[in-house]
Amino acid sequence: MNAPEAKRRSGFVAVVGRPNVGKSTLVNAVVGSKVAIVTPKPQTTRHNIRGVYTEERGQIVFVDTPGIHRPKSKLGEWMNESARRVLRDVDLVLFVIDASRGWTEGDARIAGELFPSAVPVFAVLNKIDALPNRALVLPLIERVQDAGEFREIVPVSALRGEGLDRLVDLVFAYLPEGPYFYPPDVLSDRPEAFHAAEIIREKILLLTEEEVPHAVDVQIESWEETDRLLSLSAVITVEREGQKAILIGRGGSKLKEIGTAARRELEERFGKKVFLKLWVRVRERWRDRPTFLREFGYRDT
Ligand SMILES: Nc1nc2c(ncn2[C@@H]2O[C@H](COP(=O)(O)OP(=O)(O)OP(=O)(O)O)[C@@H](O)[C@H]2O)c(=O)[nH]1
Repeated sequence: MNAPEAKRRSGFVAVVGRPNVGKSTLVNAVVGSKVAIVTPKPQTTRHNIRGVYTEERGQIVFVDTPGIHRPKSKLGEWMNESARRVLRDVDLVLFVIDASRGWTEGDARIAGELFPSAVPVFAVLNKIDALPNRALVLPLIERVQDAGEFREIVPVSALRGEGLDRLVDLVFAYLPEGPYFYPPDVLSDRPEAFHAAEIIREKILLLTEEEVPHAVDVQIESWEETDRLLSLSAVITVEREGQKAILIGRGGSKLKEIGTAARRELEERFGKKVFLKLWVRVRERWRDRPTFLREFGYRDT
């Protein structure tokens, strides 16, 4: 039975940390849906994306953020700013670290920005499944305890779903009483076209190397949907002709591979046949040009 509305707890929870520590994996695992794409490459997430978890105790609105890193472009600066801006508007912060790497200098730098903090901050020690020995969690907890005023230190494996129930219990304990912010069936604040573009970008990240993944933007150009068919086209922007050539591949083979992988996932997600058309174009140094950053939606939300 649902808790009476007045007793429900709800709030916004920022998920921050270095790139690649597993922030998106964590949010997806708790929400139970692919809200944010995940790849082994750092700086996969570029926008703040809300993932909504609803149950009888209440609603947690997670805000997945870009990993805080040393920026090399205006896009990178914007990503960092987006992550930092969220900290001011939430009820709780989850600072995620990669336990398999221990406490790093990068973690310390970000922790240095978090404190003193008006909102409670938890340290989430992710990837404990990747530790050679579980006993190593204890010294890491001690190390993290000394590094900041964390209200809770929670070891988890987002990949295996370990420790997540306890994390959710602790989050609810810190959230104020309040109503749902989103209808209970909503999982993300983004439209499906955003997720479709992200799924295409994920396949590019997974199937290309070196500088190409970071130079890519994907925008949906057209979207037509019937009960049985989704037809969409997307424009992929890169920064140089060489990157375009890599992305297209010999005889179009790479683009075909990307398109097939994306189409399969989109068909699964939407439960219907998908017809996907991809175009590639070059816009030099778009990551440093405010006009393109705005056009592609990398601006203040
Ligand atoms: N072994 C292990 N790997 C994990 C775990 N959580 C995430 N990963 C992997 O870590 C990599 C990065 O995961 P993401 O969720 O994209 O990390 P992120 O912090 O959102 O990354 P950015 O978008 O770069 O900020 C992926 O290859 C994940 O599969 C975990 O609990 N255990």
